Amino acid sequence: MFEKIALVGIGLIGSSLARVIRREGLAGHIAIATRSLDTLKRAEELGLGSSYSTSAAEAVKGADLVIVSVPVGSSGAVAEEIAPALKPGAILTDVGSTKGSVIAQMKPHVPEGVHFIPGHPLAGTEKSGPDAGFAELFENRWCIFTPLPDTDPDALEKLSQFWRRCGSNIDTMDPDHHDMVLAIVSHLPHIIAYNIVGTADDLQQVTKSEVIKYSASGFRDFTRLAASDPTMWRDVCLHNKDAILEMLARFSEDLASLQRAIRWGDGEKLFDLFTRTRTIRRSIIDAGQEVDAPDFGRQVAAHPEKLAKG
Ligand SMILES: NC(=O)c1ccc[n+]([C@@H]2O[C@H](COP(=O)([O-])OP(=O)(O)OC[C@H]3O[C@@H](n4cnc5c(N)ncnc54)[C@H](O)[C@@H]3O)[C@@H](O)[C@H]2O)c1
Ligand SMILES: O=C(O)C(=O)C[C@]1(C(=O)O)C=C[C@@H](O)C=C1
Repeated sequence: MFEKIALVGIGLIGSSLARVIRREGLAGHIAIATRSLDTLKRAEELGLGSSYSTSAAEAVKGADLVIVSVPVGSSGAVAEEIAPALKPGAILTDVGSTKGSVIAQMKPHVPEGVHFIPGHPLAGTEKSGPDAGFAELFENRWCIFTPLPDTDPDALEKLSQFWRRCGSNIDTMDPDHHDMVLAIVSHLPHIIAYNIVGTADDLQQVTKSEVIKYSASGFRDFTRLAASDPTMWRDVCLHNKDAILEMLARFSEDLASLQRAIRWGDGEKLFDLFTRTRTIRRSIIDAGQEVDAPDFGRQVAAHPEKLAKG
């Protein structure tokens, strides 16, 4: 599909892309760039690319497609670094978990004649680094684009074809809408998981070793996300602040209402909520999480009152 693809950032997402690009033969040359020499060496040991550099500007030279897969807080610095080396007509995209902030950081640096198409594959795990990636990561997952008003439709179609070859389903959204949807379906679950593990860790009456020893499937299932990369999630929180705070406010109100129902012994209220949420959770699983999650998010964003009322 492309003569040369440059991957800037070779962690979970970048290395999964490298693996699927190679498996599907999507590029003649895969140039890999990352900031840390250790990570770069590891990528080379794993045979992820055709060339390796700690200079992103060097890697993107002559590339037809450039995919930036770094923590969202580094997007602007990377765009500034690579801008003078980008080939006219190249497609520049990213995979960042937030879109409004990435666009604000990257767009001002993008030279005339380069097609900048912000993107986000809704696929991942709690692991990070080049060893964590795998070629199947994007299969049957959504990849959301948040095109800009001047996005070239042909470039968008070419990038969509690329992601389809990686196994993904494509959707497009307005960046603000994306950030609100992801705040509830992805960012809040991570924040809540981090928080509950912190709460358990701070308990005076229960020791840390008891938390570890007696974590049956409830705590285990619920807290998988709390092992996710701290840099990535610090950046997500700082770069989707408004939407996350909005969803956290709603969440806190609903939690207070649940707390009240428990205090006053309102069994009917508890039963009704748990029945309603069980139906939603089952429909997510029955329909295949990958297909249903963005739809659920979109429904929530379109009708936020349903989040509280059902
Ligand atoms: N992990 C997920 O579940 C997931 C899912 C979808 C999207 N994303 C997004 O993908 C991006 C990458 O996440 P990841 O999970 O692959 O992270 P990761 O920690 O596994 O990898 C990040 C990579 O970026 C490199 N890097 C950091 N700063 C850099 C810089 N200034 N210049 C060049 N390289 C730099 C690191 O060395 C590393 O190779 C993030 O924006 C994240 O929000 C993550
Ligand atoms: O499954 C996980 O571990 C993830 O964190 C994946 C997940 C998500 O929340 O769904 C995380 C961040 C992304 O931007 C996209 C996907």
